Amino acid sequence: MIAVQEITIAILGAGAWGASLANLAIANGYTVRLWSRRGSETLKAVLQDAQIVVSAISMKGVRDVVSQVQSFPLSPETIFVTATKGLDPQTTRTPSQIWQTAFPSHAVVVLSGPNLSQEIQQSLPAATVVASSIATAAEQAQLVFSSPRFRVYTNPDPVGVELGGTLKNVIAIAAGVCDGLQLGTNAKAALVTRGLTEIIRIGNFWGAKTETFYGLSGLGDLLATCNSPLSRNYQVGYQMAGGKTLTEILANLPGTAEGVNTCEVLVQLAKQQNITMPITEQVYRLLQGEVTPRQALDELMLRDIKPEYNY
Ligand SMILES: NC(=O)C1=CN([C@@H]2O[C@H](COP(=O)(O)OP(=O)(O)OC[C@H]3O[C@@H](n4cnc5c(N)ncnc54)[C@H](OP(=O)(O)O)[C@@H]3O)[C@@H](O)[C@H]2O)C=CC1
Ligand SMILES: O=C(CO)COP(=O)(O)O
Repeated sequence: MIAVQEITIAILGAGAWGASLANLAIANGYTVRLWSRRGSETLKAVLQDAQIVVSAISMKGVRDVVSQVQSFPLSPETIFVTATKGLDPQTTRTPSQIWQTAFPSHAVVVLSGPNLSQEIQQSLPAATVVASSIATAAEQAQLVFSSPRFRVYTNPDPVGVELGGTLKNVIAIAAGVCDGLQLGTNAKAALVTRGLTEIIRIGNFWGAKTETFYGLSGLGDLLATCNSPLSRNYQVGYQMAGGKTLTEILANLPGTAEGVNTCEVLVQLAKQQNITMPITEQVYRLLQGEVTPRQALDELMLRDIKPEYNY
């Protein structure tokens, strides 16, 4: 067995999440190289002899970084771990699908869970999921990040795990609006629960398993992000409810709120595939400036009455 000090991990993206993941792996004794397009080290040097490549790049940079990585030689054993929570606007692909298409013979692992980076940086306890169709690759990623403060579970449904983390960002924007308008605990519970129904409906279209959405990377991350002012997506909704414009909010937001772009991709896909996503649609209209937060609420409350489930 190779000693952990001999395993080199390249982490791409030195933002809030990339830096947190780097610290977790460093604490476990791994050799970690962190890359950012603004940093002094070249991508080539960071990738040299890396056994594991972790991507914590915002969605908008994923395709560009993937094509850069393709131009460097990598061992066929290299495992890719993707931690981005977004969707590609051009292809509606998930980040793991982009990595897997570019590197068809490599193992790709998705890392996703209720993981607000500021809490993890403070060593508060948290759990996450690493998912791959190749079980040994997920187990390898599990070893890299597990610690007494960070509990890592494996899962065989990478797209389900990835979509849980991605789709909840749109519901988190709605949850921020709900709290910003002081609509109460009942409203929040209804919103999050019906949001999960929407997530499952479109997630199943992608081929994700329903049970995955009831786990840490689905319901777990939905609860964390919809209830924390640390979430950038929640902040977008909360501040819009306070009367700020999206442009004003994004100009001052620390880091990336992926839910804004994800929402646009989802609305297009839902229309094409005839999938009902009322909360996502109202979040989209709000972000576009087509409705006020109160109008979005009224639109949702005044929809046709119906059974809870269409059995
Ligand atoms: N923060 C969190 O709590 C968590 C975040 N995530 C997910 O991780 C991803 C990153 O989030 P986070 O670290 O918070 O975001 P940040 O905004 O803090 O960092 C984003 C990183 O992506 C890089 N990047 C953006 N565009 C490009 C590009 N075109 N080419 C190369 N690099 C690029 C940025 O580089 P540069 O600094 O040069 O701009 C930066 O290193 C998101 O998808 C997010 O949803 C997942 C779990 C937790
Ligand atoms: O994904 C996250 C927590 O799991 C981070 O949420 P935000 O991107 O909304 O800050």
